[in-house]
Amino acid sequence: SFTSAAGLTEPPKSIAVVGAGIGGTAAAFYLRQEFGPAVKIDVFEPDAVGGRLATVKIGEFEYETGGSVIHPLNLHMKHFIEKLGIPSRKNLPSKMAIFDGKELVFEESDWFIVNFFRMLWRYGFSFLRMQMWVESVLDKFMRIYQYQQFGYSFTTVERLLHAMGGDSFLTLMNQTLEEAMMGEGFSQVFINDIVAPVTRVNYGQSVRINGFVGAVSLAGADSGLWAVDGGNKRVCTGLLYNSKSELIPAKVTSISVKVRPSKKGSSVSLYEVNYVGDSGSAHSLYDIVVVATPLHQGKSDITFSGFAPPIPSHYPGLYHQTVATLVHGKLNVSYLGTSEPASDFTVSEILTTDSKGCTINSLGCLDPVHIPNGYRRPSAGHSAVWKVFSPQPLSPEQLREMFLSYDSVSEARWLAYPTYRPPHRKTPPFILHDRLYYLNAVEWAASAMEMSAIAARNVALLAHHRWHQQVTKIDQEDLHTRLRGEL
Ligand SMILES: Cc1cc2nc3c(=O)[nH]c(=O)nc-3n(C[C@H](O)[C@H](O)[C@H](O)COP(=O)(O)OP(=O)(O)OC[C@H]3O[C@@H](n4cnc5c(N)ncnc54)[C@H](O)[C@@H]3O)c2cc1C
Ligand SMILES: CC(C)=CCC/C(C)=C/CC/C(C)=C/CSC[C@H](N)C(=O)O
Repeated sequence: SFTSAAGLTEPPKSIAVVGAGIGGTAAAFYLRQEFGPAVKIDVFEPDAVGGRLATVKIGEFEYETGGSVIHPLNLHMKHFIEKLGIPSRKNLPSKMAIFDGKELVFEESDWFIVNFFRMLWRYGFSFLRMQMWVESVLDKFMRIYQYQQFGYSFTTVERLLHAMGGDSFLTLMNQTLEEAMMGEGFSQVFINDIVAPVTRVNYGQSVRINGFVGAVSLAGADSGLWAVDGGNKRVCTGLLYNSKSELIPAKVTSISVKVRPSKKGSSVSLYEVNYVGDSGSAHSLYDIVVVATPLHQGKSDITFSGFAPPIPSHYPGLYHQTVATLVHGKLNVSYLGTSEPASDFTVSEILTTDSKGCTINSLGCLDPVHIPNGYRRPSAGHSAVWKVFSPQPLSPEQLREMFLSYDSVSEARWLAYPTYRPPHRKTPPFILHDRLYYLNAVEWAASAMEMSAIAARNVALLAHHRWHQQVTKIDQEDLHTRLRGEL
């Protein structure tokens, strides 16, 4: 039953958000926007605010170890930094190469025109056509911002995707990226040489990921990517502060429904959130709860009790391990099979093909999260900070092979994003129970900062409309046609 102590027209008294990554903190921000200043919002987080947005200090600078780049068309992330008054980081030019485990099979030139003709020579117009294909997916994707601007929300990931891209987005979810691109007429050679290195660096997986996350991955190789000055996690601390929420440094262990008598003589159902922090265990009651952490093996361990039908602690599907190893040292360029002198080697991003010899997914020279005036990225002849993405931790032998010398190694083992294996199984719902919401269901379409921000706004809108019983703003069909000409 959907009843509240105050009656449905009054705002809720208290809301809990579980997790303070970009999803949880964006949810706190949007919930404040929807429900106004009076509601108490508690955000539970046992670890650092930011979650998968994290930095590590090496020498005098800090470097991103998790989520690092943002697309120029990621409008929620853009809006957050504008609202919070945080600048974006200065951008330094970068050069890319592709490594097949033995040698560099492609090396970008400093000259756009040279790159253009090299691509044209090898792959015809495939490169341009790929950019056009990604652009066409992004065009549809951008519709979500108009829907959310008008207050529309969706109860499942599938309905949200359908509202954006119709059947074509659901088809993408059911196909591998390889199948989708072959269907668009791309050759196997182009997919192996160019597309696979991008899916490997971005999602640590092959071109057998689903077509939708594949398109997002290719968007993640577009030009104009940006990051937040001082570290992407600053957006999370900023949103938390802006939302006037209380951060409770504790781990949520269980959530249950409690029915209490109300002042008006009827009954009211509330959620009891049990948690453990430094000062022991405790529990509090809430009108609305938003779970903003993946409910999957190894990611969280929350028990849901008293719900019918039952809510599982873990939904089917696994998260994929990506190890980010940050090494401060001198790169061994001969590991890449190149005879160029290290001092002339100015490639900063090395992607890898899906070949047997490749034990790493990528190798990149990192810039600090804040780039001071006069900073220049060191060439491979000097010590620099390199980030290696690999499925398994690097062994001392691997490190010695890749680096001539190094003075620090820092490792972050992430259960980074879902293991994407189409055909698509039904995603978990955004609504777990009457007023209990789940945000990370969206990661099964694609995991990225903007996806969590979109899900956060969707869940805040859903929570608001369901509280006030405004059904006309939920799961509406054909919004694209209905809103045409509205903005
Ligand atoms: C190595 C790596 C590189 C990436 N690169 C990019 C990139 O370049 N661009 C991009 O857009 N995306 C990138 N991503 C993906 C992006 O980081 C994630 O999609 C996004 O940060 C997820 O945010 P979230 O808030 O939904 O989840 P999380 O950041 O995982 O937040 C969940 C939070 O919940 C907390 N929590 C867990 N259990 C409990 C509990 N029981 N009680 C209370 N709190 C709990 C966790 O501690 C965590 O802080 C990358 C991810 C990784 C790992
Ligand atoms: C959601 C949309 C429309 C676009 C997001 C595009 C984007 C930024 C994708 C990147 C996703 C991701 C998980 C990247 C991980 S690695 C990032 C970088 N190449 C690195 O080496 O750190």
